[in-house]
Amino acid sequence: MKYAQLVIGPAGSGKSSYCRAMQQHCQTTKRSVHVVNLDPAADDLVYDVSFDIRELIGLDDVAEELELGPNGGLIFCMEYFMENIEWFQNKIGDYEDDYLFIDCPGQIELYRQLLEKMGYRMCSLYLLDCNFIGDGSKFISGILSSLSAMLQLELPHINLLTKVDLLESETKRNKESDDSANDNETKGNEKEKEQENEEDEEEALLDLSHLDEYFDPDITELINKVNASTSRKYFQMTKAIGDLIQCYNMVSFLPFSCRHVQLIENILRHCDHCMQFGEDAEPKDPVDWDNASSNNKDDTLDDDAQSNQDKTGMANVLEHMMRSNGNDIDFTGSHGYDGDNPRA
Ligand SMILES: Nc1nc2c(ncn2[C@@H]2O[C@H](COP(=O)(O)OP(=O)(O)OP(=O)(O)O)[C@@H](O)[C@H]2O)c(=O)[nH]1
Repeated sequence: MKYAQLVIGPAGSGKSSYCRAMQQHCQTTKRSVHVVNLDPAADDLVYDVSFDIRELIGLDDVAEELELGPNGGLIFCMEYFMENIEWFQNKIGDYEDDYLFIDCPGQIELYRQLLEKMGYRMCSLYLLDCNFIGDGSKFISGILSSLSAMLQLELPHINLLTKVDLLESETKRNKESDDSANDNETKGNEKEKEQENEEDEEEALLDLSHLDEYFDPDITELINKVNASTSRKYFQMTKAIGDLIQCYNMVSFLPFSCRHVQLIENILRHCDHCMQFGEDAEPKDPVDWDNASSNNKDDTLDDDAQSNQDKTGMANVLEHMMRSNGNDIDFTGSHGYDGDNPRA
């Protein structure tokens, strides 16, 4: 099976960093994955890239040679890419049976259709910088574009609030300043306090409970907050947007930070689950039947006799297993193991 994660989101939301974090994590856990860059506007890549659209066309070259701006340049790159689609097909052909992370630009719909035709199981990840939650309007626009990606792509989809370590640090900083205010009274026991602080920090690392309301946002509340701080003339429009989001009721977020291995593992697990990764893998048999029987092969026996001998070998193993479970069963004669009838 072939698997691909399509990583999308606004500029600077952390797509490249996500791919790097996943690549590093998979290297550590000895899992074979590849990262592909399909963004012609990418600068320096922070991960080891398996293939890169900039080998075909890059935004800088287009801007220089055709004197196009960033948007026009990107459209040209995508059109050029479409005209040379066999380049992509050849490149991706080298990664049959692999798990790909694809760092995507805007026009992702294009890639989805191609990869689907090539038999990839895919999921899309929409990344939203957690700074968006600080401003109700920005957060609503983030939710709206994530909803639009979900509806357009029609793929198993996960939304991530990225860089949550930044919000956590703020909480920690506040906590530290509170602690230092109380410090004057309890200076004597500093070593003990330092230890306590370290433990608290470790615990605090994954305490994201203060962000719960953003992971599964209450749209009515959000709209009310936005309306409270904007002009009355926008009320109806904001409410209509809120109604639209609520009518689909599909957008929720999971936390992500490149700095927390638990969060990386958690997201990878979600993606594996929604792509049914490894579903077609064969279970590993603790007993190597093939080698066991081929090692014991006796050249002097004909095929029937050899097959009977193999069955006897398996019967011995089963007998041993049953005996070690406390069951003393006669595996020979009429109650013996019958390889042709697994129910026997
Ligand atoms: N603190 C923190 N910073 C992060 C994290 N992920 C990304 N960043 C920073 O956010 C900035 C943007 O990250 P990128 O990975 O380049 O984002 P991008 O979406 O690939 O950006 P474009 O390719 O320009 O669209 C970089 O300075 C990263 O170091 C994170 O989990 N925590």
